[in-house]
Amino acid sequence: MAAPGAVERLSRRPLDAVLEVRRAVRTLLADSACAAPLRSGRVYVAVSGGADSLALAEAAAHVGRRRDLTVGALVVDHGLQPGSAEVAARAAERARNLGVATATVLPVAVSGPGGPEAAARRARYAALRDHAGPGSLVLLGHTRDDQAETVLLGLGRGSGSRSLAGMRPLDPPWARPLLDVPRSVTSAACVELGVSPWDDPHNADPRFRRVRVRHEVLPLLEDVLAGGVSAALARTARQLREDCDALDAVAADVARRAEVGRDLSVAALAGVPPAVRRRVLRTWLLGAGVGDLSDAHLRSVDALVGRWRGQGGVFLPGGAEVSRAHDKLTLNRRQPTTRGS
Ligand SMILES: Nc1ncnc2c1ncn2[C@@H]1O[C@H](COP(=O)(O)OP(=O)(O)OP(=O)(O)O)[C@@H](O)[C@H]1O
Repeated sequence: MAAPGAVERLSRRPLDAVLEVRRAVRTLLADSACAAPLRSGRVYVAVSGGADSLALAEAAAHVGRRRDLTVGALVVDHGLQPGSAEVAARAAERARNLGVATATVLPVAVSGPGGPEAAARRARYAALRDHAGPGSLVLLGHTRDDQAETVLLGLGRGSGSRSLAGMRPLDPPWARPLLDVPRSVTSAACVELGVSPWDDPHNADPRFRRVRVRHEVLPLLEDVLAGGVSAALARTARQLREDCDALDAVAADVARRAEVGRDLSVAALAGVPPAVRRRVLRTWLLGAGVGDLSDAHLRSVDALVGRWRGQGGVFLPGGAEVSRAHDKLTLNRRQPTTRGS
């Protein structure tokens, strides 16, 4: 039986896939939000050595040359496996061979909470951002399939619409030109370019939920729902993102009217739909430095808006508490207690 994507690949003319990836890069860079970073001349492509980022590196270098832009490749070495430095050096060399002007390996120290995968992601994004510097653009190789997996994983966690909206194509310094390009196209592009991508062993490890979604859940959905599922999920993400952005804009407007110094006016929230109200509360609390807010936290704070008196406050992460006094919500913070005192 032909491998998935093989028929699609056979029907392509040579270089079709390369042209499709280049087109995606050109389209995103034409967005007005890219104008300033492009003028700064600091444009990078983050390269892991996999098919997606190698195809992206070639396309970015090609489009860059046409626009007199110097594009550099950045390869992060997480140092988590023996031989990782060689893998990173090979990725940098392949990127150079594909036309980027410079290729820099960034060794990082991976530590901190949340397991090695989360810590590696944090360290990677911090290193890329620091090296690229303010006003820069860093292109990432996330594809349409990555977006579909992100949406499904979010659904499984019971996430809200913000998370189901997936990754943004443009969120400077990050740019993801391939969110509408299937992974089969980046693989085909590498074949057309004659480059052999690095196959990250993690991508086949079924202990990772994302790997099982990729290899088991999505193919099953494609089968049951008669194809086009990844494209449909990516489309859904885009629609949700537009909806979320619209709600956020309304919420920002309400927040301006509702914020009274450190407090929030309950009267200004009267008649505001719950989805907008919770966004206002989230913005207010995040702005005051309260992190790790769950939907349940926001719903509890929101319930204070509909109450009047005789109710206790709502406790939030980091020792924060929101209480209602007449027509205001007030944020208080408990003093951190010193162990043993
Ligand atoms: N070690 C790394 N160094 C630089 N960039 C990276 C690294 N790992 C991931 N990235 C960037 O993040 C994007 C998404 O990462 P992810 O881990 O989902 O992809 P991958 O399967 O490892 O590699 P690829 O997307 O290149 O096939 C990559 O396409 C690349 O742009």
